Amino acid sequence: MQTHAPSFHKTACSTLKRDDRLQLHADNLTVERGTRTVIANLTFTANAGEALLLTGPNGAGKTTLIRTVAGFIAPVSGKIALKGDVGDRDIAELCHYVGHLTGVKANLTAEQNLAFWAEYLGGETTRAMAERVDDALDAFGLLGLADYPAGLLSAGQKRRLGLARLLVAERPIWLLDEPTVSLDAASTTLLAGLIQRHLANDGLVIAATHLPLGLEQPSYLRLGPTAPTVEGSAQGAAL
Ligand SMILES: Nc1ncnc2c1ncn2[C@@H]1O[C@H](COP(=O)(O)OP(=O)(O)OP(=O)(O)O)[C@@H](O)[C@H]1O
Repeated sequence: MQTHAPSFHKTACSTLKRDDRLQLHADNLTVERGTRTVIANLTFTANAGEALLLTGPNGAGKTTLIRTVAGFIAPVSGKIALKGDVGDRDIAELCHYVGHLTGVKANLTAEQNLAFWAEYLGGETTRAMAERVDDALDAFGLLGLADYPAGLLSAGQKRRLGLARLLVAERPIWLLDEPTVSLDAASTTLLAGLIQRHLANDGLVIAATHLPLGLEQPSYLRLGPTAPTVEGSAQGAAL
């Protein structure tokens, strides 16, 4: 996969014209899993600086929607478009996806795991890879476990390691599927702070969650067996 450091992060927010700011627009999305239509005719917009939280009961389609936005599932109809200062990069090059499975490689140490992600996702950056890895370990309280085999970490430590990849490569779109699962209260607060910082830097976050993440003024898109609750610019139905 070709990777680039997004120019988004190299440009001071205040110098970005309104039209240059990142926007993700999903238009009339219909998505099937197996033989079932899980999402039907869903339209929504997510903007730079905003967190859109996907809520709804088990099976409502939150993971399906996040994986569709990430490009892992092709919608049956409808499309997802990016606007703003993204050049010719597609969403795969602009997003971090942290899913249910932490993506942690058990036979590598915590540090090696992040070095892998830094190299895989990295592209150009103003900071050396080792520095990014150390800073990410530090931010998630994992410096003392840097040389520990990741397979031996606790569930919450593994989750923190999976999330630490958000910090080893700068990408404007964070797609997070139940990011607080297994996290203790302190780690949940820490994650909320990192998300707020990302939003303040004109990042865009879409997160599936059953719990409030402790964010300031998120937008909500509730998926469910009936038409989703519309807040802001979302409309359509998840079946
Ligand atoms: N690979 C698959 N093949 C067929 N059906 C699937 C597949 N993955 C998910 N589904 C179905 O799609 C529907 C939506 O699942 P999804 O995982 O998106 O829900 P969710 O809202 O994230 O649920 P939860 O809150 O339990 O995580 C469910 O009915 C599920 O059974």
